Amino acid sequence: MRIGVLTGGGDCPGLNAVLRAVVRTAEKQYGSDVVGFRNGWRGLLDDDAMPLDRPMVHNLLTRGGTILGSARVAPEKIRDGLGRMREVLDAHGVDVLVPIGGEGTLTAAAWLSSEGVPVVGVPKTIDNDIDGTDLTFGFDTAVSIATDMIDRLHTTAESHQRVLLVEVMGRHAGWIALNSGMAAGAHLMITPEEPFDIEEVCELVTARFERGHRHVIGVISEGATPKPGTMPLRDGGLDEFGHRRFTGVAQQLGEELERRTGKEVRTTVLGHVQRGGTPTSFDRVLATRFGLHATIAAHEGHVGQMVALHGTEIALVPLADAVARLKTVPPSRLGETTAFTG
Ligand SMILES: Nc1ncnc2c1ncn2[C@@H]1O[C@H](COP(=O)(O)OP(=O)(O)OP(=O)(O)O)[C@@H](O)[C@H]1O
Ligand SMILES: O=P(O)(O)OC[C@H]1O[C@](O)(CO)[C@@H](O)[C@@H]1O
Ligand SMILES: [Mg+2]
Repeated sequence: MRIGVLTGGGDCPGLNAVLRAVVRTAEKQYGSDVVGFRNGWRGLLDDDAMPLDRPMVHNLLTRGGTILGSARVAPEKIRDGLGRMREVLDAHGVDVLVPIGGEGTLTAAAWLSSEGVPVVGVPKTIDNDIDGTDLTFGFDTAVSIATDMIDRLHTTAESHQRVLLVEVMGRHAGWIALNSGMAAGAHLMITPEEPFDIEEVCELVTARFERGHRHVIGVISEGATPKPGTMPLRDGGLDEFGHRRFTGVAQQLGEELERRTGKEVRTTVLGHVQRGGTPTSFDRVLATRFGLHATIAAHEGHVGQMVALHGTEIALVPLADAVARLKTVPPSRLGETTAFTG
């Protein structure tokens, strides 16, 4: 059998570990081989392929990023390119395609599957917002990095009696803000799931200083928004792929907070540092198990499926179900922060 692989969407630590696991499992367990397509779906549309064998995946377990490269391609090009993608897959003798990506890549994968292309999906994303799996790899690494950064901000904030706002990634879901905020003892967490009220944020900050505390740490997802009519947030429009362009919610909240409370505010935007570098041991293991089980699923004919973590076991879920909705932070999880914030 020949397996085709590609990595789509934003990169994340662990993608290379999946590639290594797919190649090793295919070669060692099945005597199969693997071909990689460069830069996500673009590699399939442009017939940009590279063979992947065991020497090629040496030392990949710990390496961040993806040796295949990743890219975003307008969804219309995917839909118009069905015939072309079939041709390229046939030309390379690919029996099953294993796309590794977030909800966008997997939506395209589910659609290809519905068109009869044999596909087994692997979920990745630091945002942890893919439904059907308890976790995605990349998330643990991003949370660890963010936690370390927030730990460091506590001391400098205290020295200057400042409010430190940290903006973390999380377009639609606040998992990184929730977990890094909880892990680092943040006093305030704002996620995209619950629009924030600037008045409440001001009250929290003022009350905390009045109680004699010397600093405030707030963690804010990049995709957070104010409650309508409470404070303005600049509109950045949409990018060429239809994604909302962010305009820096933490900076804007900080300016408003400083104006209203008179407290000194500083803002740190963590950005792509959360996605760079080596995966944590947890993500290395999860990525390896996803690659292993995706390859087994491909050989056993379980196509149209996505590998998923259920508890401690790796399961298969229909791709169409996994992409039907995003896994956002439920109110019950946000409620758990109440005892620790303020
Ligand atoms: N609805 C769709 N139909 C077909 N193809 C799509 C669709 N949505 C996304 N894609 C394809 O998948 C690619 C990756 O999607 P996207 O940029 O959202 O990244 P992702 O895989 O969701 O990862 P990330 O977590 O970084 O968002 C897109 O560039 C596009 O080519
Ligand atoms: O790398 P880009 O294209 O700026 O994308 C950033 C987005 O990708 C992610 O890192 C992963 O989905 C999001 O958290 C973030 O909004
Ligand atoms: Mg996406």
